[in-house]
Parts: sequence; structure tokens; C-alpha cells
Amino acid sequence: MISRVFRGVIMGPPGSGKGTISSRIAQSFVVTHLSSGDLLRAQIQEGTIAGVQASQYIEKGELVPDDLVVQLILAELHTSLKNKNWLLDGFPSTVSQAKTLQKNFSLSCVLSLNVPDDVIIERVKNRWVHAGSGRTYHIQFKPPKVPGLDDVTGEPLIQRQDDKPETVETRLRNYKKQSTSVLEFYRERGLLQEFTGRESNEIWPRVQAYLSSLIDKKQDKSVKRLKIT
Ligand SMILES: Nc1nc2c(ncn2[C@@H]2O[C@H](COP(=O)(O)OP(=O)(O)O)[C@@H](O)[C@H]2O)c(=O)[nH]1
Ligand SMILES: Nc1ncnc2c1ncn2[C@@H]1O[C@H](COP(=O)(O)OP(=O)(O)O)[C@@H](O)[C@H]1O
Repeated sequence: MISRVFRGVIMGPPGSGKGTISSRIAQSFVVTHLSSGDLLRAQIQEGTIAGVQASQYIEKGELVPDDLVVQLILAELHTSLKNKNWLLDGFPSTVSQAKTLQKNFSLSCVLSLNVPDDVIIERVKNRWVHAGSGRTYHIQFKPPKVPGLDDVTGEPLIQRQDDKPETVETRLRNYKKQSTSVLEFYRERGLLQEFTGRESNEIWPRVQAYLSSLIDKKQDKSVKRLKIT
């Protein structure tokens, strides 16, 4: 059933391909991708109070307090993404966040990526990002056109502080601890669609086929990835 507005969530452990699959969804459908991690990193870059608070948790691989991230996400959904198709990446990460989201919006679906830990740990080692846009690259899987530089701006790529192996281990542990109840919350509501695999290129066609039944492709073009100023 194609509903008027698409409101989706994509879940998965760090490095599972949420950003990769989300950008393909944004290219294939009229959907704007909003990453809670990108929002938080933008706050840190701007040196806001929220950014200073969030950085203390992010650098340890721990979740940022619910009220802080809820405020940032809801502000975007009620303004720049009002009446638009959107896909949330990395939010909700707790049941409390899921309940708050449910009070504000009814979701079309929740996609969950199941990728083995050994694949994730190897992948994140070679993840490079363009801090300003959140675009991600990978030495083998998605290399930049010019080594070390962002394809769009030509600015230097960096590795995230929280992508260090010991922090990734913490984030993986925290994801497993927190996500079980969030996945159950959505499974009980018949919203959860799980995709298991080792490569994004094998998962993507299954995601694309599933979303084709939910998203109306004919709608006017909307912004692909919310530019977080
Ligand atoms: N080798 C390989 N790397 C991938 C694959 N999918 C994504 N990546 C890369 O692995 C890293 C993590 O992917 P990302 O989409 O950022 O995952 P997220 O943390 O869940 O958003 C990035 O550097 C991606 O470019 C894949 O199928 N194979
Ligand atoms: N919904 C959220 N609730 C609390 N903290 C969050 C949330 N989303 C992101 N964060 C914080 O930002 C960090 C980076 O998130 P993210 O960019 O989604 O990582 P990845 O995409 O690699 O899984 C997380 O480790 C966590 O500290």
C-alpha cells in the first residue's frame, strides 16, 4: 500500500551500512536521509552547548542522553522535513526515543540491517568521512575519486575519533544492549523488516524491492540528504 508520506527508520550496528543504504534510498526514491550522528557531529563542529555535551558521550562510544538527541531530531522533522518523505538513520536508538517518535509521527516501516561483527570491525577500519557533509568513503568499497579528498568539495577526508577499534567494540556492545528492545517495539507493531547479509550490494536490491511497494516514486524531487548547516 502506497501511503501519502513515507516516514521510515533504518537501524543497524555501527558500520553495518546504514549511511550507504540510506544514500541509495535517497537516490532511488524521493526521500530525505536524516542521520542523528550527522546532526550531533554538526553541533560539535559548531561548538554549541548541545555539541559540547554530546561529544563527551560520543568519544567514549556511549549513547548521548535521550532528551538531547530527541530535541535535535524533532526540531528537524517539524521544520525542514515537514510534510516530506524522510528516513531516520541512527534514531531511535532507545525505546524511550521510539516512544517519543511514535507520539509525533506514525511510521511507514523500520529497516534493520543484520551484518556480522567481523565484517563491521574490518569495514570501519577503512571508513573515511567528509566531516562537513557526512559523506562516507571506503578504501576498497567506495574510494574517493581523488585519494583523501571529498568527491564534491575536494576537501580533505578524515577518520572519525569514535571509529578507533576499541571505541567500535564499545559501540557494538551498546548497540546490542539497546537495540533488542527497540527492534521488539517495532516487531510488535508489525513495522520491522530485517535484511541480513555481508555486503551492501547484496542487501540493497532487497531493500529497494521492499521500498518500491511503500514509496510513491512520482512525487516531486525533494532534497536527498538534509544539509546540516
Ligand atoms: N567493504 C565494504 N564496505 C562497505 C560496504 N557497505 C558499506 N561499506 C563501507 O563501510 C563503512 C561503513 O558503512 P556506513 O554506511 O558508514 O555504515 P553505518 O555506520 O551503518 O552508517 C563505510 O566506509 C562504507 O563505505 C560493503 O558492502 N563492503
Ligand atoms: N539516537 C541516538 N541516541 C543517542 N546517541 C546517538 C544517537 N545517534 C547517534 N548517537 C551518538 O552518535 C554516535 C555516532 O552515531 P552514528 O553516526 O549513527 O554512528 P554509526 O553510523 O557509525 O552507527 C553514536 O555512537 C552515539 O554516541
